[in-house]
Amino acid sequence: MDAAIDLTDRSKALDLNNIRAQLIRLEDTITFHLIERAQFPANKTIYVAGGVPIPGSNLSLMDYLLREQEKLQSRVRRYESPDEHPFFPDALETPILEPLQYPEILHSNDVNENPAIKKRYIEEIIPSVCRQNRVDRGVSQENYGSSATCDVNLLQALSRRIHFGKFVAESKFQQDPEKFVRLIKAGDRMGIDEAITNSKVEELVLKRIETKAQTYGSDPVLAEYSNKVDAEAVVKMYQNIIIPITKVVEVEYLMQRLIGTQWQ
Ligand SMILES: O=C(O)C(=O)C[C@]1(C(=O)O)C=C[C@@H](O)C=C1
Repeated sequence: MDAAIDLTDRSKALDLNNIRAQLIRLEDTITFHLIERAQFPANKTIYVAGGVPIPGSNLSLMDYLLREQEKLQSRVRRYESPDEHPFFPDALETPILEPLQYPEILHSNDVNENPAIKKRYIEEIIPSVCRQNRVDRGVSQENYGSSATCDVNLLQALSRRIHFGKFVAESKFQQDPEKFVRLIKAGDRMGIDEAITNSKVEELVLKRIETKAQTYGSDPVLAEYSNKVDAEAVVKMYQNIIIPITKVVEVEYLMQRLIGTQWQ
């Protein structure tokens, strides 16, 4: 039940129960990374290009770390996997490992919502979970490197969670191709959005994430080390950012679903 989703097995990868189990697992990852990030102040400087001087680069410190991380991880095939999407596609290198054979699970598409994820992360998520620092330059406890390291982990987990929407969408498409073909052909994004929405599941996701943020943020022994992350902010992040962008991924994936098929 709790194993990672098997993307080499088409029927398992498109079983909605398996996909939702994976989304639930990623809630844990996201909550723990948020707890890590919330130890440090917002440190806005690390998101500004040139804010922290980097020899030979004019990227922000976070972008620099994210880009270098993606470059490195591309060498061990991270971005060959259909559930992974780079923030810096131009940085990717040829893997040093032999390619894995993934079966065709998803329809070919170029949906990548990472620019929106990163923007909302910096502008909304960070200010909602991290305390603001009054002066964030020259302070010895600035923790720029640690903060940016947490940011990379969080952005990668958020991106993975949100782009799992492609598997959800493919699974839903296969459950009722006729309905989706009609909506897609009509270019009816709102209709597609309605068709992929399951309000009951969304409610459950929000309830569960609130409990997780409260529980994982509490020390089991020492009450004074509790409230490590603002549970309300985590719920809002899911409600206003994660679920809505997951739905954008689902809709945009489906808009490309008929290209090159018998339905086109
Ligand atoms: O589980 C689904 O059916 C999804 O489409 C995923 C998700 C989510 O992001 O959690 C998104 C839309 C649905 O309304 C419910 C949940």
